[in-house]
Amino acid sequence: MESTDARTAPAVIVAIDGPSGTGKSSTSKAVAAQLGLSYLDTGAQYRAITWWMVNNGIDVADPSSVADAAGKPDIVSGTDPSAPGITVDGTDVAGPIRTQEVTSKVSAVSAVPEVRARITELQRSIASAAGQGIVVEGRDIGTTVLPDADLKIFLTASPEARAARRSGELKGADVAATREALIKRDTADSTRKTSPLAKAADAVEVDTSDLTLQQVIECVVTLVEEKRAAK
Ligand SMILES: Nc1ncnc2c1ncn2[C@@H]1O[C@H](COP(=O)(O)OP(=O)(O)O)[C@@H](O)[C@H]1O
Ligand SMILES: Nc1ccn([C@H]2C[C@H](O)[C@@H](COP(=O)(O)OP(=O)(O)O)O2)c(=O)n1
Repeated sequence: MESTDARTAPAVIVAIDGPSGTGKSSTSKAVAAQLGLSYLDTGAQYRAITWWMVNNGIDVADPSSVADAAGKPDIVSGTDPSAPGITVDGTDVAGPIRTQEVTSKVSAVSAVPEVRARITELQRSIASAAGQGIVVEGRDIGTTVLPDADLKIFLTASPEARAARRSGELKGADVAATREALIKRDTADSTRKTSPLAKAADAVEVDTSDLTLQQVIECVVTLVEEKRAAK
C-alpha cells in the first residue's frame, strides 16, 4: 500500500501497550519513523524518575517518601523516533536509566499515585503538542493516558520469547533468571492499584511470539494507515 504523505495526513494518536520485551519500543520507533510521527517512550520517563530517586537517596520502598519527592525532578523527553533521548534536570540519562538497579526499582516507584499523576500530565501535554501525531508506548496509554487514541495496540509474547529477547540484549544474561525477573515485574505492574498494565477493551491484540519485528511493524503500519484513511 502507498504510504499517506505525512505532511498532509491528519494527525493520528497511536497507543502501544504491553509487558516488557514484547517489542513496544522497537515497533513504536519504526512505525513513527516510517509514518513521520513523533514518538514517546513512557517507560523511559518512569525509569528517569526512578533514577533520580535512587541518586537522591530516596527510599523507594517507602511510598510516602517517593510521593513527597515526585514533583522535584525536571524530566524532558525527546520525541524524534531516530534519536529520542531523555534528560533529568539537564543531565542525559539515556544510559543510566537502563541499569539493573533502576530496572529492579522502577515498578515500586511507578506504582505511587503522585508519580503517575505527574508523569501522566507530562505525557498528555507532549501528545497534544505533536503536530503530525504520535506513537506513545507504555503500560496504561490506551486505558488511562490517552483513552481517545485513534488506534490502540496491545502487544503480547510468551515469557520464553520475551526472556530470550531481553537476555540477548543484556549480552549473555541467564535466560531463566531474566524470565523470572520479567514475570516478577509484569506481576507488580499488572496488580498495582493505580493504572495497572492492562489491555484496553478497544485495543487490537498482537501476539509477537512467532512474528519477526518486521512483520509486527508492517502490521501496525497497516492499521495506522487504515485509521488515517478513515479520518
Ligand atoms: N518480533 C520480534 N522478534 C524478535 N525480536 C524482537 C521482536 N520484537 C522486538 N524484538 C527484540 O526484542 C528486544 C526487546 O524489544 P523492545 O522493543 O525493547 O521491547 P519492549 O519495549 O516491549 O520492552 C529488542 O532487542 C528487540 O530488537
Ligand atoms: N506507561 C507506563 C510505562 C512504564 N511503566 C513502568 C512499569 C515498567 O516496568 C517500567 C519500565 O518500563 P519500560 O517500558 O522501560 O520497560 P521495559 O524496558 O520494556 O522492560 O515503567 C508504567 O508504569 N507505565
